[in-house]
Amino acid sequence: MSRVIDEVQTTIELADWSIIGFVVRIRLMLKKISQDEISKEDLMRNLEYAAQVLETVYIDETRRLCDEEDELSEVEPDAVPSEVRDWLALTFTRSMSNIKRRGGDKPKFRSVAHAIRAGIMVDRIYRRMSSTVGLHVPPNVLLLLKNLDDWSFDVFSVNEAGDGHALKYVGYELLQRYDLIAKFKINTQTLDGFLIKLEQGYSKHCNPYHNLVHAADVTQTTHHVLTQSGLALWLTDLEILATLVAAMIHDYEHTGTTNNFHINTSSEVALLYNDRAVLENHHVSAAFRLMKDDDHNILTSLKKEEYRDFRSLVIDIVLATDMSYHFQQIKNMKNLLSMPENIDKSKALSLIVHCADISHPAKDWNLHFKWTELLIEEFFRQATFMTGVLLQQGDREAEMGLPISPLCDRKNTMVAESQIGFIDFIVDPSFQVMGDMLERVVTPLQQRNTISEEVNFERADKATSTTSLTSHCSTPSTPRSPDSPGGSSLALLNNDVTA
Ligand SMILES: Nc1nc2c(ncn2[C@@H]2O[C@@H]3COP(=O)(O)O[C@H]3[C@H]2O)c(=O)[nH]1
Ligand SMILES: [Mg+2]
Ligand SMILES: [Zn+2]
Repeated sequence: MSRVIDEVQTTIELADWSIIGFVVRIRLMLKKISQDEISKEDLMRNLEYAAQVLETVYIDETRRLCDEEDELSEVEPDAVPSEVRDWLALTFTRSMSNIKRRGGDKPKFRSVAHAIRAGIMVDRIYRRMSSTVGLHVPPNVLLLLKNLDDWSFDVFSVNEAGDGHALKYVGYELLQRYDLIAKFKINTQTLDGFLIKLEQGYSKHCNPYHNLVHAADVTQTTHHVLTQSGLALWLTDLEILATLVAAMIHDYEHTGTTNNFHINTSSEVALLYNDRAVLENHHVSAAFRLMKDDDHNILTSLKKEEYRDFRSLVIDIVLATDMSYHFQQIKNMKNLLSMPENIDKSKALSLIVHCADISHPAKDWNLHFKWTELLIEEFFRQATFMTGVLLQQGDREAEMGLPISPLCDRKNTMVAESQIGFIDFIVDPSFQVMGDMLERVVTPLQQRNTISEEVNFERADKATSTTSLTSHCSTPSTPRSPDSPGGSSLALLNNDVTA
């Protein structure tokens, strides 16, 4: 009998000191037993009650510990110095903080492990909170962002619902989905500031086409290709971050005029960049200048080499959006594909962003029609760098005695014919080559995965089977790479790239 009561006492002590009333009752019983003042019925009734209370406490406690177990399973208590262990045990375990330790007893390993886990959980919660504070996404925008993986995602609706902030919401949502905000410890307020500044830069010249909606569109399309093809599996987190940021900034502070216009008018930027990839050099240079500013620097956690690699990839991708490089780029990629060597990542990613940049003719008719109207409108009107006066590029060219650029002459433009030419000679061949490139890169990954899955299947190793995807994105369509840190299965790969 006394052994049972002892056990009950011990369990209560470990379970929860707040059930003090219950303990008083047990103590009373103990006293009565020692004085032979308790009947067998009374004792049984009290023990029954005690069992019920303990059951409830046990279930609650186990559930709490299991939750922590799931959340914090990778913590290694041994890696923590004993002083820190003590402090954590005192600060974060319920039992250790409320119950005085018996004379010089060391905290039990389990308690310390839970304490450390709790400490890490608090840190994670804090980090999660600090990275979500400051960016409110309106509910109707959230609803539209559910379609973010779609080929014909309606970016115009997001812009409308988001009060003209399509780039901010799409950019933020994508970085969040790939978990890049946490991985690169990006402060949300800095990210918010950076995205707002990008939007302001895109709005500087009030362009009908080259504005923040186009930037959001190209970023979302890039994401679609990366994930739906499975190419994201081939990339590191840093490469994904660089590709998405490159897409976001690829037309930053676009003047609404072509490179040729800049060159022909000897504009400031044409002089600065010696007539080579004039606008593209400006987009990438101005964006990096922006990121040097503390309030907009989303790259603070990058190590020196990481920053160097990131910068190099972003520069490559943005400079490759220069349309005068288009035929060379396609030819280079075709050559690469005809050789057995591995495909260069920078070239592959540049081609994807370039294709995303000219992708609207491959999307739903309504979207394509809208983009075409906006582009034609932009070709017709122009705010110049030189005078700041709002004039049409074609009109201004005529006024300056320059040859009028193709498509900029209001009187002579044949929209349908020129669009067919653009689709047949530019868009279609680009997508063909991108499809070949994706197949070349993704197929070996798929094959490798099939083999490893067969091995897994033979071993009946369910833990790493096809259903246990650790994803770069939270969506099921976005598996992650075994080559990248924490990568896993490739089973959900498909080649549904260009719709
Ligand atoms: N003619 C034509 N050009 C386009 C169309 N869509 C995009 N472009 C061009 O392709 C370029 C890709 O890079 P930019 O976005 O800087 O500028 C874009 C336009 O100049 C289109 O539908 N028709
Ligand atoms: Mg451009
Ligand atoms: Zn563009």
